[in-house]
Amino acid sequence: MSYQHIQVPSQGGKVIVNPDGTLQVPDQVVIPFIEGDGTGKDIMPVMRNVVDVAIQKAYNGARKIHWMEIYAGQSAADRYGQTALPAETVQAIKDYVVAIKGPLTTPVSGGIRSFNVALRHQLDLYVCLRPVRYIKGVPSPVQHPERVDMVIFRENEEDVYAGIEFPAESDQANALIDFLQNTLGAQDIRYPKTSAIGIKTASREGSERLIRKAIQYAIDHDRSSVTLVHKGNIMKFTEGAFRDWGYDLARREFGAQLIDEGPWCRIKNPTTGRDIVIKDAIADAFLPQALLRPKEFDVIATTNLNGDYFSAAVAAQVGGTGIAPGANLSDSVALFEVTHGTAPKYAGKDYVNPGAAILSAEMMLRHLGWPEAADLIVAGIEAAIQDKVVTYDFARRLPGATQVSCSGFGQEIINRMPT
Ligand SMILES: NC(=O)C1=CN([C@@H]2O[C@H](COP(=O)(O)OP(=O)(O)OC[C@H]3O[C@@H](n4cnc5c(N)ncnc54)[C@H](OP(=O)(O)O)[C@@H]3O)[C@@H](O)[C@H]2O)C=CC1
Ligand SMILES: O=C(O)CCC(=O)C(=O)O
Ligand SMILES: [Mg+2]
Repeated sequence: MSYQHIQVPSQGGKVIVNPDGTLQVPDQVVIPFIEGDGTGKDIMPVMRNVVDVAIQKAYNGARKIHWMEIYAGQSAADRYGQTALPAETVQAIKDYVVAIKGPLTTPVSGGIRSFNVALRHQLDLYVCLRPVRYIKGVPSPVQHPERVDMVIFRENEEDVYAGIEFPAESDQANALIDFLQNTLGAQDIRYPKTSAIGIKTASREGSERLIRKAIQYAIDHDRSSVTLVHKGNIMKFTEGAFRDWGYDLARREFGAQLIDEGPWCRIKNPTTGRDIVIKDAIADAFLPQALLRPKEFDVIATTNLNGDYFSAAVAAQVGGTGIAPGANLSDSVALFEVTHGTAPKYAGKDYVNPGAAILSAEMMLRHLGWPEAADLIVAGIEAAIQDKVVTYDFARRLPGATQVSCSGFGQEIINRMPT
């Protein structure tokens, strides 16, 4: 396979997906990465360095990642002209199956649509998986951050997030408003002459496949509940249907039994025999409860926009998005990705926390079946934080901390990896 601008490393092979969905991972593996815009250029080299050292320490040279840079955002515009999400970038992720990316800039209001969202759509990465858990010693605004241990499954392709919208006073918006009012009888558009229109989609197939993954994750990881979070009292046929499809799926495919009169239900974990409760919460009740009684939430399954907000808000209880990792998953491809954005005011200053990128890579190592290297990374991060050697975001809330740079934090993690 040859590409226009992507240089394939001279050594290393591809991850291959077996017919049963498991992965064959060569010991010398090529992993594509997108550096990202803004602070992506600060955090991603630090992430690669930490990962390389962890793999070297864990496998003593028997395993190695051969990094292959692929381009999106500014790095693509520099090489491919106007095409900031080149087709060969998407193709390379398909070809190599497992990849990792830094954040990419999306302007507000006009301008280009999100390349982050475009990658999710073009690769059918329908699960956005964002685990939120406490690392001992991280400064937190809450009294018991150790009670936070949630795994958010966010639907990644539908909802208003898909960006089907038309500007106010455009021909398209006018035509749609006319259709809504005169054909469908929608009488509640407050200012029809000056309204922009956005479309919210929610499908049964899209909701079910996301909720199926969340329930299966709860079974595989012996978790105690899956909460379907929605705003179904107001958006009945989109958010409300997400909830109903979730309960139907739990009963139909996982044999869930109603608790009392329902709709809450429970599944017996076939491996551990423990109960997994399937329940739901309305979004504006979920957020304060997640803050006040986080132990009540374990695995969360939710719609796209909700999941975007929740994953950032819940992360704030355990240190903020600077340390919040994530993954975008299809049935075959995995694209690991930080939860935060490009933080442009800090770009190029070797300043921000590389923790989110490093923990995204830690998730990637587990996905590849290299848990020993992942464990070394976690041990290094935990030790650096407990020694209060941290980047600015933690230092400003941690009395007695020693503040280090982005690359400095990477080095402190490496220094503390067990031998
Ligand atoms: N998946 C992606 O690629 C994403 C891309 N984006 C894009 O990023 C751009 C900027 O978005 P913006 O809304 O400013 O959000 P950002 O997440 O980029 O930044 C918001 C704030 O979060 C904190 N923060 C972000 N990254 C770190 C880090 N690594 N370490 C410590 N703190 C951090 C900083 O807080 P403080 O000021 O308190 O120091 C920062 O000012 C936009 O174009 C947006 O579309 C946004 C989210 C995801
Ligand atoms: O695509 C973007 O610019 C923002 C995406 C985002 O905030 C997210 O997925 O969490
Ligand atoms: Mg976000």
